[in-house]
Amino acid sequence: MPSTANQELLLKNGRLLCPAGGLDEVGDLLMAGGRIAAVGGDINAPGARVIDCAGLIVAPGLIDIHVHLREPGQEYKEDIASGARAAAAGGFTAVACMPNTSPTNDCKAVTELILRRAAAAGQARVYPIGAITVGLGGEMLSEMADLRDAGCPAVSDDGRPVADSRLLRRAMEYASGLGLVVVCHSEDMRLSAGGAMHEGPTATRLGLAGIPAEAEALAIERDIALAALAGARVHIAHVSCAGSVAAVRRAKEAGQNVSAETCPHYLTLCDEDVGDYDTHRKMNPPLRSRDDVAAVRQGLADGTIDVLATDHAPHSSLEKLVEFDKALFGVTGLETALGVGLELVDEGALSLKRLIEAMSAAPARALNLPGGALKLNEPADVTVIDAARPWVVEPARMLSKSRNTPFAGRRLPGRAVLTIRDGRVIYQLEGFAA
Ligand SMILES: NC(=O)N[C@@H](CC(=O)O)C(=O)O
Ligand SMILES: [Zn+2]
Ligand SMILES: [Zn+2]
Repeated sequence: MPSTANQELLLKNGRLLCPAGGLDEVGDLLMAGGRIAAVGGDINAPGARVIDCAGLIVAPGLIDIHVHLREPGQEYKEDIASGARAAAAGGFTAVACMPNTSPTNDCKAVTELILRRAAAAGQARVYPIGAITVGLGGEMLSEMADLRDAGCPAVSDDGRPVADSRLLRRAMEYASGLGLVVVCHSEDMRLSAGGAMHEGPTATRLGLAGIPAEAEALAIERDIALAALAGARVHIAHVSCAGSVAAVRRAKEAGQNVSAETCPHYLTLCDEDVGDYDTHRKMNPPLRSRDDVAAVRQGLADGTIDVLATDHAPHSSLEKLVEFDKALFGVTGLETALGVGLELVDEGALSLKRLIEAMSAAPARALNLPGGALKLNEPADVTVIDAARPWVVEPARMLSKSRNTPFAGRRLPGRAVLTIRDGRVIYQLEGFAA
C-alpha cells in the first residue's frame, strides 16, 4: 500500500542506529505529519501503518554529497528524476549535485530549474552545488550570493580544479563570507595531463599514460593552504591515495576546519582491476595502488576522511564502449554504495556505526545540510537497511539511466529495503514485505 505524508508510519523492533545522537538500541520509531514523532522503546499508535523491522537497521536517511545528475543538458545519461529515483533505491534521502551540467549551474536560473525538477520528482532531496567560476572556465567568479540565495549550500568547479591560485583564494574568501562551503576537485592538471589511469606497473603493462598520485596530493596541499589563508571552510572531494589522506590528516591535526570524502571504488578496487582495459573502471581520480586502498580505508575508519560519497558519474555506452584512453572518466555509484559499504563492514575494515555516520551525519555536517540524525520533530528521513540480504549487481536492473558501474556481477551483502523521505516511502525493495 503506498503511503502518504499524512499517514502515520510505525517502524517496529528495528535496530535504531543514529551515530550523531549516540543511539544504538532495538525499538520503535513513529513518523507523523512527515516528521519523527517518537524514537525508541515500545510505541503504540492506533491507526498507523506498521512495518515490522525486526532484524533490520533503522538509520537516518543517507546523504550523498557528490553526484552528477546531468540535467540540464545531458539527459541521455541521467536526469534529475532518474538520478533522484536511483538515489532513493540506494537508500539515499538526499543528494548534492555538481554544477558541471550544460548550461553550468553558475547562476540562479539553473539552480532554480534543478530545484523545480527535484520537487516535481518527489524522490530524494536534491541540493544543487553552484559553480565557483562562470562556465567552469576558471577565469571569472560566479555570482555566489545569488547561488546561495537560490539554495546552493556549496560551490565547486568539480570535473576540474581552479588552477589559478589567486582566483581560488578570492573564491574562498567570498564563499566564506557567504557561508558557502568550497568543494575542491584537487588536481594538478599539468601533472595529470594526458593520463588515463593511475601511474604504475599496470599502466606500463597496458601501455597507458599514467596519472601520478602526486597530481592529487600536491593539489590538496595547495587547496588546504589556500583555505587557511582565506579562513575558509573547504571540503576535499574524492580522496583516492595515501598522500592525500596524510595531507588531510596533517591539516586536521593543525586544527584546520577541513572535511574530506572518498568513494566506494577507492576502498575496494585498485589499478590492477582495470584488467583488460575495462572502461567501467575508469574514473578521475583513477583507481590507485593496493597500498593507497589500505591508506584510504584507514583514513575513513579513523575519521580523517569524514564522508563516504559516490561521485555518481553516469555516462552512456557510446562514451564508455570505446578505446580506453578515449572513454570518458566516471562511474555510477548511487545504487551500490551502501552494499559496498556493508561489504567493508563484513570484512572488518569499518564498523557499522562508522559506515552509517560517514553516510548520514558526516555529509550533513560537511555541507551544513539538515538531516543526518533520527531527531524528534525533524523531517522524517529514514533508511531501513537489511545488512544480511545478499544480492548480485546487475547493471540492467538499475534505475539510473546509465550502466557504467564498476561493480557489475559483484555479490554485495546487503542493501536498503525501505527509503523514507518526509515520512513518505520513496523506495521499497521488491519482495520486501512491509
Ligand atoms: N569523477 C569522474 O570521473 N567524472 C566526473 C567529474 C569529476 O567528479 O571530477 C564527471 O562529471 O563525469
Ligand atoms: Zn571531481
Ligand atoms: Zn564528481
